[in-house]
Amino acid sequence: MNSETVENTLTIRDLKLWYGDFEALHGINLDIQKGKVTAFIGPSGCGKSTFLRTLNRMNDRIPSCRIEGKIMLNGQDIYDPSVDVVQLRSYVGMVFQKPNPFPKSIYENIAYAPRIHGMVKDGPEMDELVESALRRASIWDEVKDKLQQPGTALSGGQQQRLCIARTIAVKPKVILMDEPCSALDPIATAKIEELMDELKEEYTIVIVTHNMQQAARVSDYTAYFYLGDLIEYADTHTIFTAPANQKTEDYITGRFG
Ligand SMILES: Nc1ncnc2c1ncn2[C@@H]1O[C@H](COP(=O)(O)OP(=O)(O)OP(=O)(O)O)[C@@H](O)[C@H]1O
Repeated sequence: MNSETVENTLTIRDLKLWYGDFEALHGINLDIQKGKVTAFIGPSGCGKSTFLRTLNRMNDRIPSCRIEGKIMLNGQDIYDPSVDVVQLRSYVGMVFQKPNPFPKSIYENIAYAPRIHGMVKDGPEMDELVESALRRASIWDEVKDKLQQPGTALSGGQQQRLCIARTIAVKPKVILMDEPCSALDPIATAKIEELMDELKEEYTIVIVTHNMQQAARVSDYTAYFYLGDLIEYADTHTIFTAPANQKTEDYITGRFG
């Protein structure tokens, strides 16, 4: 996989996933649009996080997990045995529900992965990369005078923006966010939502959220999942104002879920 040729769009075809004997995803087909925010919504346990994790092979870590079908990133099957999973995860980065900075300084949280990937050398080049990632994640002004302090000493909302900066530092094409605001207060949530709006110019963003107002606010496209099926996928305005499927309507109007 060559970084020059990786496109931002993910194409998913007939994706099925099992945990042991339990089929958690029943054949998902979806095209994720480049440079847009796509939200996955649906009731608890319907497979949103499972599906999100297939997009950068996070499920590889679960021994009972098996998939069938295809996920293509710029036309290349990300499950092909020749794919370097570490490299894939730098193209398709992930931000988790609970902010999880490394137990290292703010600076090292950002510098660690670019160093491992051999992107830049330590010194002024690395300083520049660290600053630019922190600026892109709208946290530079808050941390520029304490780069050597532990990332874990920041507030929850700052930690989440630090984690977004860490993801950005390796220059991903796609950023996956699994309920990135569920551990944050409304002010920190608003900052992350604003940030998503800025970042989508450069990255393709996929977000799992339980918060339908959030999906309506931040996303361009919305996919509604129910019991391992993708029930409906459309532009967000359509999903929230004129869904085609009764199940979607029941969910978004609060009649169900
Ligand atoms: N590691 C695992 N092993 C076995 N089953 C799992 C595992 N992870 C998830 N599941 C099952 O797969 C189904 C989908 O779970 P998943 O967490 O993807 O749903 P979700 O829509 O993200 O839920 P939530 O909104 O509550 O986070 C559920 O039935 C869940 O119990």
